[in-house]
Amino acid sequence: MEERGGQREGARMIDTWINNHRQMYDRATRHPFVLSIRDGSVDSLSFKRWLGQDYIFVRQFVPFLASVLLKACRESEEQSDVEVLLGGIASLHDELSWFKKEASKWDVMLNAITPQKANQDYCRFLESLMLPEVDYTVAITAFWAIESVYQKSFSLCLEASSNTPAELMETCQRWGNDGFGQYCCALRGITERRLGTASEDVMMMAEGVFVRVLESEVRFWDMSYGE
Ligand SMILES: Cc1ncc(CN)c(N)n1
Repeated sequence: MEERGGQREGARMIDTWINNHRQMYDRATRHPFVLSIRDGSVDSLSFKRWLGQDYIFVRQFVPFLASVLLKACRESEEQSDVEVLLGGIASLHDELSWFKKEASKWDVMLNAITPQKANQDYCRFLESLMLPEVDYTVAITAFWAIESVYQKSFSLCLEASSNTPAELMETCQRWGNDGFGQYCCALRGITERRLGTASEDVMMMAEGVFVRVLESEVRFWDMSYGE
């Protein structure tokens, strides 16, 4: 039963973090840029800026996800964690192809784009989480938070009441769809389980990266407004 308690305790911990950081959480998951896609008022320049920067981010996300997989192989007590993470790596292959197709649709020259400061800072943060001394629990918490912010954000644009332009629907469906939602739930389940048996230090570090992800996502969305 202790294990069960662990999972429930981990779930309560995440709910507490979200409540304690509600304002930052809402700024990350209901950002004006995303709300402008949802209400159809987004201008194409902002969308193209976001698209180009996100391509650069996803390129850096690949080694980060590989590092989380390696930590899972070395530290996880649950074999199924590796299977969940492998699913994520497989979908990144398809995601990079999608970015190239979407970029050509919008005349965005992906190889001519330079990362803006918020993107550079976010990628440096991901690099720091790849270090071997960073605990698997801390890394999986960051990974779940990163994926969950996009899933919650873009699912807003798929709601019945949304006015998302047809040409942006594919982008919103990529991260807002139910399948990605279930994947984020699986990542949250892993995170809860690991938090349930984590030391006080690891719990504190995990909360720290949760907040740092929220801050990074807000700055990332802000980039769509230009430097
Ligand atoms: C900035 C950011 N955060 C999250 C995701 C979803 N992997 C993304 N593509 N870009």
